[in-house]
Amino acid sequence: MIKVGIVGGTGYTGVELLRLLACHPEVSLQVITSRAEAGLPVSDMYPNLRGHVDLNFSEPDIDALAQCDVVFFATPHTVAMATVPELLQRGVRVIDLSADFRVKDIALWERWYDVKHTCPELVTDAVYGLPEVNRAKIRDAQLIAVPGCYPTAVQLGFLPLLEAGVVSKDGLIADAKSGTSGAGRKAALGTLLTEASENMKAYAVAGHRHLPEISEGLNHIAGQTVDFTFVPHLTPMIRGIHATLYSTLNRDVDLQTLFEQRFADEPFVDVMPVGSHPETRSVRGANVCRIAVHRPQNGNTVVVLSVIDNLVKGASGQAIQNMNIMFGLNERLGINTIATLP
Ligand SMILES: NC(=O)C1=CN([C@@H]2O[C@H](COP(=O)(O)OP(=O)(O)OC[C@H]3O[C@@H](n4cnc5c(N)ncnc54)[C@H](OP(=O)(O)O)[C@@H]3O)[C@@H](O)[C@H]2O)C=CC1
Ligand SMILES: CC(=O)N[C@@H](CCC(=O)OP(=O)(O)O)C(=O)O
Repeated sequence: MIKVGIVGGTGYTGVELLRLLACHPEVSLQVITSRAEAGLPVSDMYPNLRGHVDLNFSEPDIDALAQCDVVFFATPHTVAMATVPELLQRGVRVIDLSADFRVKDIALWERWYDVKHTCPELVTDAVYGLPEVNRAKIRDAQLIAVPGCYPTAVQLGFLPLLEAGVVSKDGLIADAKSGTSGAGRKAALGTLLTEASENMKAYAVAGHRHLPEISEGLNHIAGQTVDFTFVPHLTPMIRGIHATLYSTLNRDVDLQTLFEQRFADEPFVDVMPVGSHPETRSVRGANVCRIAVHRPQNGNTVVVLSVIDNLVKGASGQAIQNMNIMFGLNERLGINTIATLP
């Protein structure tokens, strides 16, 4: 059994890790931390875990975490980078759901996160945990930076087009909508029921902290610098991201075949039939990115529709997919669940 620790077990990604890992046949949960809830049985806080998780939350303690084979960080940015160097030194593998190790350009990361990085040398070694791009590197990785939720939906949607070089590198646009759980569990005015329901709005149009992460990923996939615009929106749903992606064809190509072939061996990317409109509820609770590709009026504009559950393929499910690859397990183990519909 793989001995697993989770730092930040009370947040939305933390409890989603617990929901999935509790049923994982190769995992033994050892440590689940929360400073605020230390001592409390996990299932007192999350009754859905009653009968499945019988641990108590504990204060983060490096010696206890060092007993694990792998530690997940489901913590706000800058928490992981304080502890990860020592855990790695002590032979523990780390899967970080925050942005601490996602962006290779440290100066750029420091500008967006407004803080000095305390272990930039580890960012170089960290593997960006998007299995559809980096599966081979993930196998041997000691440190995984799990992609953000918007970055997962956007990069997977553009992936076949940029790899094949069939769209212009200029004018890539992502118009993306997120549910409120993307903002985390902390109390915030914008995610109150009365503020977020019966309402929809764009935010961070001038620049979002996911912009450097997505741009770096798209540049890597394209093998050159792309010109990319990202506009996130908050929508009145709890889970889900719907990304509508625009680009311009530079040659004639059978888009459906291109997408189907690129993702043919991917266990968690579903290319839908021609003319489809994927819905966020079709991936709710599931580790799936469901994609449809369109070419309206047979013109030169490609429209890709990409949906994920921000807490699953956009965070905790993808983190476990990385763990399965790192430990040589069947990639689907523990995360092959079907979405709840309706
Ligand atoms: N929500 C989403 O859809 C997604 C989130 N992410 C990322 O995952 C991470 C977690 O997100 P989310 O679950 O939403 O966050 P939450 O704010 O809901 O939860 C944060 C957790 O971290 C713990 N924590 C906070 N500060 C510290 C600290 N200094 N030391 C140790 N533990 C700490 C908290 O417990 P306590 O304070 O009691 O210790 C809590 O359990 C973030 O980096 C987020 O950006 C990534 C993709 C999607
Ligand atoms: C709706 C909402 O607020 N979403 C968050 C993004 C999700 C997230 O937690 O960011 P990471 O993927 O970087 O960890 C935001 O816009 O900041």
